[in-house]
Amino acid sequence: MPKEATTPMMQQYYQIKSEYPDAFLFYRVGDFYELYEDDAIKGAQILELTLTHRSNKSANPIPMAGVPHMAVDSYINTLVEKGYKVAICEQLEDPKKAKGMVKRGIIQLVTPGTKMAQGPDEGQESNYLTSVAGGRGGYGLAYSDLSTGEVFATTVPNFEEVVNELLSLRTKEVVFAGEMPADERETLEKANITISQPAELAGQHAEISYVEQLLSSPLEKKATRQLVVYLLSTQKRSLAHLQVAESYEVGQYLQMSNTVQRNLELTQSATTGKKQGSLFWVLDKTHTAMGGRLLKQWLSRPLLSKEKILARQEMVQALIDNYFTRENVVDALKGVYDLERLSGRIAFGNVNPRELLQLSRSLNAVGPILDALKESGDSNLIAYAADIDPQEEVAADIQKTIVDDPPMSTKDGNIIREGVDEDLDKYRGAMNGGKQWLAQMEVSERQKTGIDNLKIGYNRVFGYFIQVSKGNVSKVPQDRYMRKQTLTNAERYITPELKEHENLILEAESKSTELEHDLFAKLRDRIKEHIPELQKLGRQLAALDVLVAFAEDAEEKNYCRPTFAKKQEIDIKNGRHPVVEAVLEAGSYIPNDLTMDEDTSIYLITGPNMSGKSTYMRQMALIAIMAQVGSFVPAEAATLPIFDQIFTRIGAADDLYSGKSTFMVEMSEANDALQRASSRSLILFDEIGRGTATYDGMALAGAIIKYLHDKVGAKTLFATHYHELTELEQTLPHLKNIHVGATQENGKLIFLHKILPGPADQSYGIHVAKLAGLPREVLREASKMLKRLEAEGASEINPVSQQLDLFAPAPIAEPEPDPDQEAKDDLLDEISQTNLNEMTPLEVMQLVSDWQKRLED
Ligand SMILES: Nc1ncnc2c1ncn2[C@@H]1O[C@H](COP(=O)(O)OP(=O)(O)OP(=O)(O)O)[C@@H](O)[C@H]1O
Repeated sequence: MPKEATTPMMQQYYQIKSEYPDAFLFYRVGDFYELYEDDAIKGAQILELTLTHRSNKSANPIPMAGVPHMAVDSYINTLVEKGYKVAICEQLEDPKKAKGMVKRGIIQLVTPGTKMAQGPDEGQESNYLTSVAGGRGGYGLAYSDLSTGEVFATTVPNFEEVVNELLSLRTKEVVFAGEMPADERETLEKANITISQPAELAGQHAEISYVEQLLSSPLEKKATRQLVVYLLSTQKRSLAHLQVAESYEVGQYLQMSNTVQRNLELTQSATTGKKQGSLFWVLDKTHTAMGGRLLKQWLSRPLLSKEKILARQEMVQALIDNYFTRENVVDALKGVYDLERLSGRIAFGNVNPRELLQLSRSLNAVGPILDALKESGDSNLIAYAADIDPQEEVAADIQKTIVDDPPMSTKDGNIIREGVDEDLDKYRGAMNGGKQWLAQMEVSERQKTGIDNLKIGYNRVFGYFIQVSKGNVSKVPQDRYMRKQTLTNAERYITPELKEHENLILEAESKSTELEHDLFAKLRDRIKEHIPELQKLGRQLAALDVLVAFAEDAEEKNYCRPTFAKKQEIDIKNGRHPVVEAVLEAGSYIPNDLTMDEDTSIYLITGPNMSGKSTYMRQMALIAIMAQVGSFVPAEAATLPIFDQIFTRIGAADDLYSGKSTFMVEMSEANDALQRASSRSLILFDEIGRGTATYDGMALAGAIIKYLHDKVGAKTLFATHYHELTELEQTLPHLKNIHVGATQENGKLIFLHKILPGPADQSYGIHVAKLAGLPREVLREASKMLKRLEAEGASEINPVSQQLDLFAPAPIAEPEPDPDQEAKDDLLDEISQTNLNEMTPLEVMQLVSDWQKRLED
């Protein structure tokens, strides 16, 4: 509670602060925002501000820190980036006109999930605020990027999936009421996701019914309402740019968990977290920020509908075939600004005159795009153009109203063209007339006084003045001039006549800037009416931008158009890894085929370390993903099934968020695949079992392979160093061995990076260690030990084959009879033979309880 609410201002402060206990309160005082008490202490530390005190005289001075209002954005940004919230408290009336205490109030609560992009670097980033509502049937999820107003909604069955979605979306803030399971809460906190309570809001709000109009699921509606209410109550203004929520089913897209997306480095490198090194980096030839964001979205949600994929492919093909059309479209797209975010700023009320000009220029670029598409003669391109409305009236309205080179600010005038408004022209006439009068006065005063360097000037404090240099002061007519200010080299004077004209000029000026401000706001409101159309146009241009990028990629990087097989078969001719290819010297990537007929589900891949096993596996997944987003793929030819899900266990990329051990992560990822994959899925398993003792690991790997083979049937690439597993080919008909070739020349290992049939003949580990430069002594010792082990392995029973025999049809030895086991087997028989249909629920309960007793005995 307030230590010292002695002054009315501090009383007001404490009152407001009590409503925002979990936010930094930026309290506007004149040209500064001030922070007090704990906010000041903590804020000073984080923002590197000087900590001072209010009213030092008191025994308990209040800690205080301040930031200039001009620079406030960057301070707010820093705090919000760190996961804090900032409540901006403004003076709500002109302090000069206020009677008593200036009225203040919170105009916006900036939170991690509602922070809007600042710099141009953030153009390709989306910042999603996600709202989660639980209920019968799982969880409704709704999320929105406030800067673009897009809203999506979906339903997931359990909280684990909620977390997966939150991580995939890279949400910074989640709005959730109720108890969150402790594990999940911890995961979110580790991922730096702010958890916020839902807000409350009185009154009717058109945004809510508008956004939720197409939703049918009660859970999604609940989540969406909670989302919109939170946005309205933090932003404290109408949000006309919020779009109608688009509901989707997670199963509508190729499903990949957040970990899979990270492992495959779809939008960011797993090691650096940057764009460079990702698939997005290779494919992103988009020319607008909207296109970049959409491409990212597409990559994390590849399609399942063949029809939709083919529609995108058709467009890409058309844009490849019509080179000049594409060039013209690209030229025009370069002039298109971020329509989605401009629409957001218009709705938000913080758009500036220059941005409105950017909008009109963007709209002017649409005409040439449509012309280019229509002139191509291609039916797909023509159809695409036919659906686009270039919003010419909006462009015309802006150009008619705003001058060619307006300032950023709406407060200083010079925004509105001549001829737009009669009153404005009148005020401007008066201002110009007044200024001409001043110029004449300057000339005539020089003549009258004989002072050649007499000047008329202006400053904010004294208004207009006559300036005379020190040397000429004796010539000043004392009866007419009144001295106002003394400078080192000059004196400044005023006359009644001058002040009279000053009043006229200043009045005209202030009226004119006020009017310009109004006219600008009116223009903004007129455009606001068109926001849904502008947003639609933005989406259409973004999609075109991505499709053009795909066409450029295809042509430049020699990608081919994949076809989709009805059966579960893969036939890739000379496939390449798009990212590895891009970083290697041109032409040095060795392409590889991947042919898997309907009857083969597992490729067991062996080969030395560093030979290219991981690359080959990832290549498969990336080609599948590219194909399902509608892009062409890095291969000479490719026929693919449409995969429903992708699972991976690749390398040793630890789960950064969960805090689980490497082996635990490995097993949970394997489990995920075993439990959820279907025969239409793709699984990449790289060295499963490596994280534990050899035999343990090998046994697990073997068992997993057998399960996948017998029960799942998903297309699986399984790389392993357990050479012994290659024997499985003899017992598992749907499994085939392949290996990555390597040869030795003069004791040196040469990687061929070529996939060949059959198992690898040896494992070359020591050679790779040599490449890595390990001391010769270690290498010699390892070679000796290897020889010894190999010799022993040949003479004794090979424990590995023993392990593998666990999966062989017949056991090697009769096990000893075990009375316990026999009792259990009896019980199992009984369970399987019980006919539930003939029993009442009570009887079933009785029976189960009997079984439990027998088990305990
Ligand atoms: N097809 C290829 N053509 C050219 N270079 C390749 C090819 N495949 C892989 N490489 C190169 O070899 C390096 C190692 O490949 P990769 O990581 O796939 O090997 P690996 O067999 O999985 O190794 P490990 O078993 O140690 O994980 C890659 O970084 C890449 O530079």
